[in-house]
Amino acid sequence: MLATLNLSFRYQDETVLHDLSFDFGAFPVTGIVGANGCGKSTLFMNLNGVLRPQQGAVLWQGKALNYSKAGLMEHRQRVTTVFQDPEQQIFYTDIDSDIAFSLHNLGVDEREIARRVEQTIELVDAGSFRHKPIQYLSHGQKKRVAIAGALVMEADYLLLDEPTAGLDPSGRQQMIEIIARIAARGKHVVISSHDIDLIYEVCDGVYVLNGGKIMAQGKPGEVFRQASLLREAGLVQPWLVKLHSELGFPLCKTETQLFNALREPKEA
Ligand SMILES: Nc1ncnc2c1ncn2[C@@H]1O[C@H](COP(=O)(O)OP(=O)(O)OP(=O)(O)O)[C@@H](O)[C@H]1O
Repeated sequence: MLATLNLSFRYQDETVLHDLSFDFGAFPVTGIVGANGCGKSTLFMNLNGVLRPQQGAVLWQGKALNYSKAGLMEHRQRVTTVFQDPEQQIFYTDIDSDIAFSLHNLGVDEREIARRVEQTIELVDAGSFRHKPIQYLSHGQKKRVAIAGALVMEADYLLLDEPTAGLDPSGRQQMIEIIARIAARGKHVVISSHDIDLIYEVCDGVYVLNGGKIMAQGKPGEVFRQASLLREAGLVQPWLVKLHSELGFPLCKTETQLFNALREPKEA
């Protein structure tokens, strides 16, 4: 289980994360929302051990993270991160080699590598462009290759930083399906995003960060109903929650659910 306990982090003399305790094991998919500069990326870099908190700790199964080279290597097999910009994580020109890169580094058996690459390509729907050179892929396709490169590690936790940034509506929808598929395989996903509608739709639990502090936490439907709290954090309500709060529409998780709920009385 991935968690933090009273974690504080500062860059030089500016404290950007204040006394944060998260339990990322509580929900299959956890969302972190907050305005620009509230500390989301810094938090992710603490969670994967790139940065080390000056106070408090990142916990794995209740134990503080071990920052030795071997400790971090072990941690990154349990917690993998996909950054916002896929270019940061793509090293090869062909997809299969790129996805297999970390497994080769770990000395995993070739047959096992082939099995895992096959499985992750299927999971992220990359089959149709698998044989294209990576430099010819679209941004959304590169994002899926970067996710496959993380999933191939079969880590328990996947941290996704802005998974829908730069995606068109169908790419965004595909990303929603990929996240659901990953969660259905029993993995935990932590998503940081400005896409409040995405967080509302795919997350089972959310944390609202404001100025590096946890301002609210809980189930998305409950947290996002608090319009004034969201405004204070520099956020807006997801459109489905707004329809519920302002116009009394049924509170639905997805557009399809809402349309079905609105059609039902007429069909009866
Ligand atoms: N390397 C750094 N050195 C000093 N300050 C930094 C550094 N990186 C980030 N900061 C500061 O830390 C604070 C949190 O930044 P961070 O990038 O974690 O926020 P964020 O929530 O991810 O923002 P965004 O939504 O814009 O991506 C900001 O005030 C930022 O200016």
